[in-house]
Amino acid sequence: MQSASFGNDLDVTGHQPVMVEVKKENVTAWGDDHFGLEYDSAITETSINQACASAYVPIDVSPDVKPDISTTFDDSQLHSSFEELESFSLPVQIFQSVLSSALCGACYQRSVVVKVAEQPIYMLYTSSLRILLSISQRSLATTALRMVKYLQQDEAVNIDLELFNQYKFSVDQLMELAGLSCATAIARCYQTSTKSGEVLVCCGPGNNGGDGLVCARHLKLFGFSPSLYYPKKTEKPLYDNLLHQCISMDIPIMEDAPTVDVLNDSYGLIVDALFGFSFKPPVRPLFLPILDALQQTVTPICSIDIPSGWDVEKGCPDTGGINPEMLISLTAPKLCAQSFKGKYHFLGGRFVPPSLSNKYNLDLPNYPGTDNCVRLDH
Ligand SMILES: NC(=O)C1=CN([C@@H]2O[C@H](COP(=O)(O)OP(=O)(O)OC[C@H]3O[C@@H](n4cnc5c(N)ncnc54)[C@H](OP(=O)(O)O)[C@@H]3O)[C@@H](O)[C@H]2O)[C@@H](O)CC1
Ligand SMILES: [K+]
Repeated sequence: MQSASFGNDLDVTGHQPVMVEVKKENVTAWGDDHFGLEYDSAITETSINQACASAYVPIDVSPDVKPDISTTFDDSQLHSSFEELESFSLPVQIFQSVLSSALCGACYQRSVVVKVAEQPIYMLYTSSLRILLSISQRSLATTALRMVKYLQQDEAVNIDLELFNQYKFSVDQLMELAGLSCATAIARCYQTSTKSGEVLVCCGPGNNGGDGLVCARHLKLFGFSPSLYYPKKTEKPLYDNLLHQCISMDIPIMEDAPTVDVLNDSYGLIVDALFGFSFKPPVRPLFLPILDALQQTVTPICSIDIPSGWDVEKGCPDTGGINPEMLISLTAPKLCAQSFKGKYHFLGGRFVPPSLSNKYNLDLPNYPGTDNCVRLDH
């Protein structure tokens, strides 16, 4: 992190910008099938680069070329860009998406200027494939990312009901989108080729479990080797069909609760789709062995929507409680997500109509481009 001025030519606002340089050594590839790049949060000190975490630039990065601000971002470029975008005044909460989209679009434009809440944010992209960002107020970005609303349990239930009753979505539709977004987020964080490709998906009896069944199927299509643990099958056509699809795709089903040793030795990742926002503690006996094993395992856990066994609002119980490495909140994070301390927090379930989002003041971050999941700051 360095402070720098763009020089007199760019000093149109009187702000002394802070410049963040994204360095090659801090950029990691997403995976074989992605030509994109992910910016590791380790490179950053502030949320500004967290905002980049879900952005990717569909090109390679040259390690050698030092960007030259004065030649790549001259006065005429600034003014044409600035005038073009001057009326483009954005609510702070959509900053993340703007930043991401601008980065993605940056290979076609040499410079982008975005105003957020009347504060200009300069973004500069050099043809030497290095990226520089500068913002006039770093705190704005931090605020933007913290504005996502955390839902109470009854709000999550009510939104769910409205989606079905007022908006006439079917469960199958939303579950497919939710499960697909979970598989996508997982594929962004874990490799298929190593042990993490062996994934145990633990499914509960409700819709959270249904998300898990969908996720398992998509993980298989993405090149992972998922297995299922599904101790309380729900006798409904939706679940019968989802299970049938998994079986038809040669996804094995484990009958007995796995021991900690099995979790540690045989799997690189565990997907926790046991309970979602309708969970009411305490955990009933059938699920105690698996939750016990999940508490003790060293294999990373990815929880869908809620870390199972956690109170939907209060978070991890005082004793016990699983400690997921990844959390994929669906629709909007629930209050318990505020105490999530793991490495990756994603938002998935990109299906909320804007009118519903407005009604509940969800302040959802915009998803970059056509992505179905977005990484959140935490
Ligand atoms: N619109 C959205 O946002 C969308 C949400 N989606 C997903 O739906 C999830 C919510 O699903 P949900 O409402 O079906 O409930 P969920 O949390 O899976 O669990 C209920 C089951 O668990 C059981 N159970 C409860 N407590 C228990 C205990 N202590 N110990 C043992 N069992 C217990 C309970 O049993 P019951 O009390 O009925 O006997 C019931 O069978 C949500 O988190 C998200 O993942 C997406 O699919 C699509 C769109
Ligand atoms: K869960």
